[in-house]
Amino acid sequence: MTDAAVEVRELVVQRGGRTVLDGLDLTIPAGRITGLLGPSGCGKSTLIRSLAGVQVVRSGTVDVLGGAGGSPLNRRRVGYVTQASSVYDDLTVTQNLAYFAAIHDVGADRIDEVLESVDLADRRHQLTRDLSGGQRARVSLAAALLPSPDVYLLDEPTVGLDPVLRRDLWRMFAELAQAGATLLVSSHVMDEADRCDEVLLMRQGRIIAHDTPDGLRAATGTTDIESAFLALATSDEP
Ligand SMILES: Nc1ncnc2c1ncn2[C@@H]1O[C@H](COP(=O)(O)OP(=O)(O)OP(=O)(O)O)[C@@H](O)[C@H]1O
Repeated sequence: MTDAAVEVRELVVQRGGRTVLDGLDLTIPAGRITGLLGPSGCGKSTLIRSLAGVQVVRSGTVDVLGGAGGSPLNRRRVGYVTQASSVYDDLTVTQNLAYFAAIHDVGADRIDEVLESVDLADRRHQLTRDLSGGQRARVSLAAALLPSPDVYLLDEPTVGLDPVLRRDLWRMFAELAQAGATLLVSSHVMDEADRCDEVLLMRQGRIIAHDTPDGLRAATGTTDIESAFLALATSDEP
């Protein structure tokens, strides 16, 4: 049996006076890619923020690699990439990565490795503000890759990327998982489910299904995850 990398129990989060996560229970297995899929506003970013330890939670528990979300012990072991780019616009790509490498006490040779893996080696001397949105997102991802974390929390990492780059990134995620890393990857593009080992389907602050892509299709008698989601989301409607 695969060990759990993340355990969430009865998690309740309120934002702006509204309950955004409504008593979530979930377990994310280690060494696999788990997709977090659901419509805009369902709470994906809030859940990832809770796992990263940057979200005030009202009640419940969050355990990541045996520590609370955001525990100092996890600083190098958990890589979190936000939806918005989190690198410095007025630095070059390499300067950004050198800064994050220094924070994580990682050698400069690792910068070249991560630049290759996110396909930005030819942009290394460019100012980050002159990059496209997708390229900036990949600089943020590269910064998260530097310390080779055990768990990656990736909030919509493929948004705005062309199909070739999306495919390449998913290949990289698969390689990371094969090497033993745990990945939680959010997306509102349902067809990305098939890139994942397991899928958490989320709706209105609740997990409505947690299964393999094939398991979801079989359970709902559908052929694609979008239809599976619709079947599950409307099953309790009158
Ligand atoms: N800073 C905030 N203050 C108050 N409410 C917020 C805040 N940020 C998000 N929310 C609300 O929390 C709910 C969940 O938002 P969240 O960003 O987690 O959703 P999401 O599934 O990640 O959406 P998207 O796919 O559009 O990024 C939404 O109803 C949103 O309006």
